[in-house]
Amino acid sequence: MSSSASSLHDKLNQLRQRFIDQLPARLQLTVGLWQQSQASAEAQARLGPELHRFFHSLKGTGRSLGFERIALLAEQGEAALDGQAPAGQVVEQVFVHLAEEQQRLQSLPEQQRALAAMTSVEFSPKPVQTRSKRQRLIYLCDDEPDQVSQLLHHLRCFGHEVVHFEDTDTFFNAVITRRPDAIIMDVQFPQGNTAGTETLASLNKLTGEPLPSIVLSAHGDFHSRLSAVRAGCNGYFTKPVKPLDLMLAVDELTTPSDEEPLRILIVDDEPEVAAYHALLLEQAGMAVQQVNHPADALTALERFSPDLLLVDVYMPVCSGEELANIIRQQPEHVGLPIIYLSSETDSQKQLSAMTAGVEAFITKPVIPDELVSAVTLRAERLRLLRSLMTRDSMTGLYNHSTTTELISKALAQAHRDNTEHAMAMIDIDHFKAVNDTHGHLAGDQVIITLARLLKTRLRMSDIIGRYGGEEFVVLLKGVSDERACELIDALRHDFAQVDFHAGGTRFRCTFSAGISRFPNHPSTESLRLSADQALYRAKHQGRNQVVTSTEQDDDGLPTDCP
Ligand SMILES: Nc1nc2c(ncn2[C@@H]2O[C@H](COP(=O)(O)OP(=O)(O)OP(=O)(O)O)[C@@H](O)[C@H]2O)c(=O)[nH]1
Repeated sequence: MSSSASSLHDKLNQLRQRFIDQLPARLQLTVGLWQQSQASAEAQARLGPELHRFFHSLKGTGRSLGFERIALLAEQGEAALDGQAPAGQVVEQVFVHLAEEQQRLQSLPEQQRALAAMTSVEFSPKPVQTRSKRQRLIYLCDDEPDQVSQLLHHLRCFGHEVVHFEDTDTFFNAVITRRPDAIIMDVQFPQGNTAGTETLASLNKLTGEPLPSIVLSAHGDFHSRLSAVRAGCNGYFTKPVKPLDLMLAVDELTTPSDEEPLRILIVDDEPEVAAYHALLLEQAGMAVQQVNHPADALTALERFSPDLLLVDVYMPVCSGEELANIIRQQPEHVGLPIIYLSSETDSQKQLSAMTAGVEAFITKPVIPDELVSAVTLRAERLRLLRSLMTRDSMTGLYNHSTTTELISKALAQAHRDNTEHAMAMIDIDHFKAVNDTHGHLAGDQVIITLARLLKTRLRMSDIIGRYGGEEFVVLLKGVSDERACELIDALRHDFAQVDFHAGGTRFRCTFSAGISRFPNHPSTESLRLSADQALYRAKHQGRNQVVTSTEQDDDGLPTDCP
């Protein structure tokens, strides 16, 4: 079993243990209620729902945690209360059997309990998707000095760590020692015309796990391409290679999804069941928050902003259906996917529950993989919709309104935390001339490249937005304006070294930037205005430079970046 799977089982066993430990107290309480309920018809009517709830939730939790006998006994108790059997005798027997079962489980050695858990709850362990850094480790294996220096330059401009190898043997040994995120491999070496692809093929055979790789070849014929495909390569470039195209292909191949883990809110009055479902979803890489009281759901929705809500149908105070209706009354949550969880197997009742605009109904005990895929499918759909509304389609950066909104939120937080931030307004120089000379498509390529450069070089926590046509805004969190100036100036320098190609000509572009500082400018608007003034000055002074707006110069006299 993998370590993540074993840690899931460890956590699951802790949940099971807690459930068994707490069962005697719950039983004692319920037996007390039962005895009170026997005193009169009025007491029976008053306490009946609570007794019913006890059996119902015991059935659900017992089944979810793999205690099938407890679940069956609870089911008998529930049926007796529903009038399907002579209640008195059955319920009392159920209490006795439950107590016996609890004692039996408690007396089992820990390992045996763990074993029982493993057979009752099966799942496919999935790798936890951790957000990786945007900078990637690239191995470049090529013995042509001119090409190598060009490629190294471009790859490093985009912040990648690049290790260069001149021969396939050293490269081979390096991959075995430290796996890169991607490989760029020349095909031809002194020892053979296909030595590069052969090396990749033997590596893949040895490791059993092909690494993302791109091949550079002097030949574009069918057989050369076939040898690359057979070596498991993902890309094929014929020489002379345009470094920017290759760079973008590497980026495409290695950039991890930008997305935060899917955020799931679970509302279930049974803490163990909620914790169990949370464990399964967390194991699949999702961020999960649990709420045990329906009344807390609205606050949690506000604070956690989930991509999906998983609601237990049967809860005291308010049913899952009622909660779904309350949520749907609020315009901002109308599109939020809701999945019901219930031990209800009657399809008519399921259908009626679905009328509250609920997306799906999952029966407890859940099959872990089914739960994960049902949640993933629906939460990702909402993510996609949200992304269409908040992102610029050409660059994938935040659009104007979302950028402003996110910056305002970040500033409100910074006010509370007393932290400093810096804002940079970035504008491509003479962009109209780029379009006019090289065409609109080449212009788009420049915009996309700058967006990618910003994304790969800045931190994931920074807010990066496309503000207008060729204008970008960045909120660099927790950095001084001096540091922001250094960072943006390094980007400016590297962007100016990128070669663009259009219609047989090669050209380069530059940008100008203005920096302002929070809290000197406490609102989004004043921060933007100040950065804009500094940008104006950068343009005015000849472009291709970064100017920062300092405190004493805020009256319109920003200073140049050193
Ligand atoms: N290719 C392309 N061009 C765009 C896009 N959005 C805006 N533009 C063009 O960007 C140009 C911006 O030009 P200006 O604002 O005059 O400024 P500039 O030529 O960059 O000059 P300075 O900013 O003064 O250095 C306009 O010609 C717009 O048509 C886009 O998405 N793609």
